[in-house]
Amino acid sequence: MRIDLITIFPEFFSVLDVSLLGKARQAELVQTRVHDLRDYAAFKADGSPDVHRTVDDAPFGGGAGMVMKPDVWGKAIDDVLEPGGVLVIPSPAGTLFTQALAADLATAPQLVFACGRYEGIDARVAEHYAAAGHRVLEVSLGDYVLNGGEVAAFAMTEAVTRLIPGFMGNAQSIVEESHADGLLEYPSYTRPATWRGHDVPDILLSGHHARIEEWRHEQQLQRTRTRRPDLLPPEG
Ligand SMILES: COc1cccc(COC(=O)c2cn[nH]c2)c1
Repeated sequence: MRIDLITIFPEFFSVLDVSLLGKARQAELVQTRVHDLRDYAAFKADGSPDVHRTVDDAPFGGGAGMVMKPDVWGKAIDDVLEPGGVLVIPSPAGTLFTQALAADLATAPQLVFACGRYEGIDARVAEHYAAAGHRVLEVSLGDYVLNGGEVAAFAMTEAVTRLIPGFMGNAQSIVEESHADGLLEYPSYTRPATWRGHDVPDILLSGHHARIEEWRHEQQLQRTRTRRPDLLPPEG
């Protein structure tokens, strides 16, 4: 898979070289490229040089803040997005990012993350690439607002790449992790068996694997009921 990240803060993604992702990149499972949006703002619409490499402008209809220019984004995405590539726009107004969507995106040949800043990207950009036949997703990490899409893009990149076959050493741990079966993960323990007067649940020291599995599933249900009832099917 190739992952392209378009941003006005390219240095933000230099960490990609040192994270776990770095190993996957070395293994050629994932190629990542970072693109400076301002490289596509060197010339104005009329072809004259723009020394300020402007990427934003005032919103039509008024309102606070600035909107990112469609023409600049168009030049950048035209240069980067490949046939079959998915354009992902992190946004507070997006659909919720889930483990299921991560698994879906892990099968794509290319992801292009358009990292917005200010009040966002001109809405015609998403419209244009959808109309051109590309899969375009506006995706939210949750109900809060960040200053830009870079943090969200990095989180989604990690959630997706770790699901690429061959990336994680222990495939079994992926299957067992939270959300893989729609429930939250059960609590985990390791040595020492007693720590500051707190004991590990006896069942886990019993060696009864069937009972341990049953206890763990019950813990998953209990946790999901109390912390994330929204994840339970209607009959709960
Ligand atoms: C594309 O337009 C905008 C506008 C404003 C901020 C951002 C950055 O994304 C988020 O804030 C976010 C993503 N998931 N939850 C929050 C993008």
